[in-house]
Amino acid sequence: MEEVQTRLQKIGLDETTIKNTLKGKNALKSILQTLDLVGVKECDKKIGNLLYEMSQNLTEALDNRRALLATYIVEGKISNKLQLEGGLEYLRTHTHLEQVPAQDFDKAAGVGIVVTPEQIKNTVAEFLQNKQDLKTIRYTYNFSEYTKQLRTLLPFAEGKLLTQELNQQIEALLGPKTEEDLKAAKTQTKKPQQQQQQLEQQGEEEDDCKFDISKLVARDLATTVNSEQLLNWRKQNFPYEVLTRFPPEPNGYLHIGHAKSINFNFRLAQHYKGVTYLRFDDTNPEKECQEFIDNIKENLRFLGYTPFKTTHASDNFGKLYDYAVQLIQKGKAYCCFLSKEESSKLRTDLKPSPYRDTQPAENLEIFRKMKMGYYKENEVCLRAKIDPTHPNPTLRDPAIFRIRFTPHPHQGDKWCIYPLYDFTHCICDSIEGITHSCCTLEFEVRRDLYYWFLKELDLYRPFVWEFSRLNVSNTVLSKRKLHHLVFNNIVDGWDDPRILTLNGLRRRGYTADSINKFCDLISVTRKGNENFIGMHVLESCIRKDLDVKAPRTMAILEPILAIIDNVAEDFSEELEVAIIPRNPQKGNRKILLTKQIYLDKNDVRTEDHADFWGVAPGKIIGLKQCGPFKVLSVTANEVHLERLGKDVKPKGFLHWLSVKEATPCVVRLYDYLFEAYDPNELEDYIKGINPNSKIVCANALMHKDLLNSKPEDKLQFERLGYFNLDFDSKDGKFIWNRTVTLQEKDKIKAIAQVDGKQVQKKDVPQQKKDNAKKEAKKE
Ligand SMILES: NC(=O)CC[C@H](N)C(=O)O
Repeated sequence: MEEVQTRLQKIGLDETTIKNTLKGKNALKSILQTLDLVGVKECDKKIGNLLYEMSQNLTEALDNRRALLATYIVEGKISNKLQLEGGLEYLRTHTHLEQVPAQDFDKAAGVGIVVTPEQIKNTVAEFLQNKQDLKTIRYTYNFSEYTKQLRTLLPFAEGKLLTQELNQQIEALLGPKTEEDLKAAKTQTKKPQQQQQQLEQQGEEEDDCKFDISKLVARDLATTVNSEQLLNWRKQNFPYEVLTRFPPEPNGYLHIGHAKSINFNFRLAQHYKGVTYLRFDDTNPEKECQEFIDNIKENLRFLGYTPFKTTHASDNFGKLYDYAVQLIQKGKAYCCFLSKEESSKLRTDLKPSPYRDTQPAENLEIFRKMKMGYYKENEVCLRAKIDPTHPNPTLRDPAIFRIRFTPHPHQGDKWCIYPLYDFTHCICDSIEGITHSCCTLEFEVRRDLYYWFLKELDLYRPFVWEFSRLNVSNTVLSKRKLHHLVFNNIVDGWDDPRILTLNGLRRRGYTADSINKFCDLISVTRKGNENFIGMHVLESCIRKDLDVKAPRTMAILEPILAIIDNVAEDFSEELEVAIIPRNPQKGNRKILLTKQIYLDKNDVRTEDHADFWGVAPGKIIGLKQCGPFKVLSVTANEVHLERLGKDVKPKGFLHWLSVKEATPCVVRLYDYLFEAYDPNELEDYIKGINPNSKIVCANALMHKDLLNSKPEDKLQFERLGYFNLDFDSKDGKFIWNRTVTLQEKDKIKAIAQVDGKQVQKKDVPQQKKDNAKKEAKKE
């Protein structure tokens, strides 16, 4: 390890980076691989850091580009982060190329471009000369739009220098801000009352938002730039400078990854006093249904976000049809009668469709007939006429409308042709005036297509920004895998508390606060492909939240009777204890100590053991809230105790319930669904399943005070963890789901604690221990 550390020091990495790298297996492997590849033993700090940055951003798909990037860095052709990002983005969108054309790559990475302060000065001056209205609008000009446009002119200039220069020149031009200017700036930020109210509802006060629009930088800003005319159109129609959307397709349940996107979109807009739409991306009626639409709305409510508006892509089907007609008229779309197999073969062979040259008039006629239901499904589709040989497959004449005789959940049977995602998404973003269209990195390859449509149709262009997709350890999040788990009954439905769907999390007992906090904590970045987070991070969020919210009480998972021999038959003592010790305002609760009580079998052994501090013959034990006891005898079904004076100090305190106050309940103990830290890395992820992920204690007991509990009530059973009352609790049946153990380290104990089955510590699978250790260390 020391040797590795020295290697990293020699390339100039700072101590924190080195420390973090040594912790992560993959991070370390990647940088060492890069260094070996280019044979670098020692180098300048700048180069070392770039090599490091590059190595951390290499996804599997880009592994074969490592040598190329490393060489460019070592040779100084790529000498800053911006260039690296440019190069990486080019490679990410061109993974299909066997050979990377040097000319294109150099352009993307800005090789050989050095932007001097002089150049920046001149470019800004020229740029401002063209802003004729600046003298009239003065300081109300759109700063972010200006810098965005400038960046396209000088993509490799350092951003800070660029904005500095811009500010200086503007001040030189307009003079310092007058009182009028300050007033104008104030009225500009004043927003309609409705929006203000909404922001208040969303709890604006806690705006420690890390979302900074200037960090959302993409490479090809040229495509994002709008003409003055389009900007004016947007300005006239939308009073919000920042408008984002959360656009799920209603074809499944939302999961924690969607929560990340929801938080990002809503908070980004809130931070800039803008608003967010919920848009159903409902273009595929075969997979969508009302159940999912309702569920998505319900989940947003649960998380505490209120969309400013709820829209449906399908409400724009008419407009989308008209835009398709426009493309046909321009000769930029054609009707294609090839079968799916035929066209996919042509696309692979980079050959054009024989229908490519059909004249607009004929295409229009066919398209009209498609809409009338004249053709069968898959007999014909409408394609964009872009470039059948394009290196980016999404640009090889993609289909944009297809025939489906399936009624639509939102539109009924109005349509038998449906637009496809790529065509729909950009146009809906545009006509809704969305300013920032944020999506996960898998959509990066589709960005060129997004802008192609908007350019051809001369529509307003939102700024597209991709972020890495969330992945959490010991679980899976892909729709396909979740589907498999649900439909093969490996879990109990979409709201099984072991999966990270929002319904599952909620049923497990996760609060909206804890989920939002988690999203905040992990933040949003564009690094790598995936944002891989240990499950312990999520768990620590709910622990912190429930620690201050959950009332304390006791339950017994597997009861065994205990009799206190040295008290009278009718003995009873009322004990008063805090409901939430950290929060005395919540008051006290009363519990009764009686001659007969229940203990948990798991705490009881007929024979003592050196490392055991529970109930065994001859031992001194403590009972929570009521002091020390001596264990007189233990049989399989009964324990005899003697109450001792308070001056004896037992090693630990056990939970218990008076026979007079105990009432039956069911307790479900959940653990990670996957034993494997990253099941996605396994050849067959199902092999990573944890066979003990759900343990049902059917004969458990709870305190009778809980008979009034309602589903979703949360509490702490002392020593056992935090619990949530399951939705299935009715007709006097109470089912408590364990949300999380009290401490990370309890997880190992928890498995050893499988009620009467007496699973010993040595039975805990080794890998699990390793994982838990790994996790505990990280925390
Ligand atoms: N651009 C995007 O954000 C993609 C949204 C798409 N409807 C999805 O649910 O994945």
